Amino acid sequence: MISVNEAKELITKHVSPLAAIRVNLNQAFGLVLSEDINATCDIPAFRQSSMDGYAIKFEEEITEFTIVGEMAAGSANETAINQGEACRIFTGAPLPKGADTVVMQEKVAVINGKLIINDANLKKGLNAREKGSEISSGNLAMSKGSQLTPAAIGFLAGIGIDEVSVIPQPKIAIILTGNELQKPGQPLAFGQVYESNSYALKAALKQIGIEHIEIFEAKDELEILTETLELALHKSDVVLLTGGVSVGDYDFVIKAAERCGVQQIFHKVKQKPGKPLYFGKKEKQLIFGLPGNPSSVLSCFYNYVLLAVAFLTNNANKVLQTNAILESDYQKPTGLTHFLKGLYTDGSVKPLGAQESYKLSSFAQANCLILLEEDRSVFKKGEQVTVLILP
Ligand SMILES: Nc1nc2c(c(=O)[nH]1)N[C@H]1C(S)=C(S)[C@@H](COP(=O)(O)OP(=O)(O)OC[C@H]3O[C@@H](n4cnc5c(N)ncnc54)[C@H](O)[C@@H]3O)O[C@H]1N2
Ligand code: MOO
Repeated sequence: MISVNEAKELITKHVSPLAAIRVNLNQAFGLVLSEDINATCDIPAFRQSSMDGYAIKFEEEITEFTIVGEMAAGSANETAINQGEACRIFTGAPLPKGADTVVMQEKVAVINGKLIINDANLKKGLNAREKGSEISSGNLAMSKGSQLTPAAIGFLAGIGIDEVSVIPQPKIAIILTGNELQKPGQPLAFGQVYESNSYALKAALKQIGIEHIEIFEAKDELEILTETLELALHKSDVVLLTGGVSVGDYDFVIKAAERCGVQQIFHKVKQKPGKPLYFGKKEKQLIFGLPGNPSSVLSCFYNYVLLAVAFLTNNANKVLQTNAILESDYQKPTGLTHFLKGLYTDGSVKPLGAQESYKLSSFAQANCLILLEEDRSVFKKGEQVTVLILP
């Protein structure tokens, strides 16, 4: 069995970014750029007013101007003014030729077609945005590796870009194993359990922006599971299996993966929950065998699947790890790293009850996982522990 850190290192070593694709900017939110983007024109594309007022050619001594025309935003007529002349202008409109300054309309009086300026702070260039002052043609707008936040998308649209090359989100298949599973909403026969893993996983994937999710169900039979895994591998970048990864007579995930030509990277991690976790690779596709207990599934998702997706998408958007002060004593045997469901507030963390891996009630209240190291047993109130903040 390997340690938690060894498992994470193996994921880091074996996962590389997906091939880039070109998408419309409207499809690019949250993705990472796989190209440098240079501006193809100056922005603003012309000298532009930032206020409603009057455009003038600034002269130290002159405070009275003759109004000769008007420029509104979108105005296409290229007018010009001379010394001593002013042009009515509105925010976003091009300055007329010869103008270099805009006086706010609050700082003037207009008497008989004459503009009288009363602005002690007026200086040359005031309220005029220079051509290319946001970015000039040919200059780097955003570099490869940047994440496309709403502001980044707006910025690129604002410089005229409508298509970008990005690393896509992976396509995910979830395979549910287990003859005992029953859909929520249906009556529960003796021996059945409600299927909850696909619900939790779908929500967790949606939370990180993954939309392409396909669910498969497989009975506990090696042939059926092998066929299902084969199909899922054809259709996705990552396959998440839940259940069937332990040592029981009906646990066929390891054998089915072998039959599908998946290379095992690791099986079993010194951790609780999620000890029988499996990770394998077939060419560039990733296969996670998540131990079936609902809390093990989510704990492994946040610790390992999220990490793998971060590498696949070239995105640093991983689970945030930080330190916190433990609010109560906690004891565990040595030998396994424990991930406790916890509540993190203002630098302190409280372990919740119901830590067993078949229970989700405390996970449903938790906002973090508390990492208690493998080789330690006694954790005292007031000491510093590592926590993984959940997305
Ligand atoms: N002899 C041993 N037995 C077990 C060991 C071991 O080391 N030696 N490890 C235990 C640990 S730890 C875990 S975790 C489980 C993991 O087992 P599997 O991955 O094979 O999972 P299953 O046996 O198929 O299911 C476990 C549990 O989860 C329920 N389940 C499964 N799928 C779903 C679902 N989609 N929604 C809700 N609940 C689900 C299933 O009914 C079982 O109750 O193995 C231990 N055994
Ligand atoms: O590792 Mo299992 O998930 O503790 O029950």
